[in-house]
Amino acid sequence: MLKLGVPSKGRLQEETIRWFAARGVELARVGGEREYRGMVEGVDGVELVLISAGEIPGELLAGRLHLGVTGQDLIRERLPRWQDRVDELAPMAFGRADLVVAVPAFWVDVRDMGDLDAAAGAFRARHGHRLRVATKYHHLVRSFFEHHGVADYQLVDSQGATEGTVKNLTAEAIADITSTGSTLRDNHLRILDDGLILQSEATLFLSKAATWGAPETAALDALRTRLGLENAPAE
Ligand SMILES: Nc1ncnc2c1ncn2[C@@H]1O[C@H](COP(=O)(O)OP(=O)(O)OP(=O)(O)O)[C@@H](O)[C@H]1O
Ligand SMILES: O=P(O)(O)OC[C@H]1O[C@H](OP(=O)(O)OP(=O)(O)O)[C@H](O)[C@@H]1O
Repeated sequence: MLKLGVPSKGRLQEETIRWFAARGVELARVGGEREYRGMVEGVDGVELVLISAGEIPGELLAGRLHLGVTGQDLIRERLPRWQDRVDELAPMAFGRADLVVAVPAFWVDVRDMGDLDAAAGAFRARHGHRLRVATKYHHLVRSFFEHHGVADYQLVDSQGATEGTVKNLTAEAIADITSTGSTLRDNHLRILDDGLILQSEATLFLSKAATWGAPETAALDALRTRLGLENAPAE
């Protein structure tokens, strides 16, 4: 069977179900609300696996899922050399969010990453420790800062309510996902002019590590036809 992983809850779940339904593929939970098994109607040979969006990258990497729906940000953060591990079969035009670097709005002299670099040096001289950047996107943030030549900082892990870390004095800057911008605004933070790390959207990914035997390949072909993805890259 071809295993298709879709978010079991959270913001991506409903829109994923709607996206497949709009293309004639019904994803349905088997049993009750808390049962994480499902059925795929409309294509033979596909088994539905309901799992958190954050776990789907790891399952694709391990080859336990053949296909999975999750955010591009989560794939890029969690899979080193992600292009070698998965193919992007279809961007889905929802779950859109930007991963950005933001600083306190009152830091009027810090407009871009170059200014942040200068501020980080001054911060260390004054406070005796490095400027702290709170995020859960450790890999993406490290490589973005490196790309901009900013080294004099430290990452602080924040798995939620990241924008609050500045007010709570556990960080001086943050890197997090924003969509409407209201959380940043409410917490008096401003995005740096060149602080866009990544634009993300929900995407249907294909695992290169999964076993692609004849039944799975046939199911993939049928699913692609149904979804109108015949021209997507081959696995
Ligand atoms: N406003 C937003 N805030 C956070 N993530 C968003 C937003 N809009 C879209 N996303 C995307 O949604 C995905 C995360 O979804 P969600 O928070 O439901 O998953 P999760 O991290 O697995 O959650 P949980 O751990 O609660 O299951 C990410 O790819 C993220 O880019
Ligand atoms: O730009 P906005 O529309 O305001 O959305 C951005 C916020 O939404 C997410 O938080 P989430 O709701 O996932 O809670 P979290 O802080 O626990 O991650 C994200 O981490 C931001 O905090």
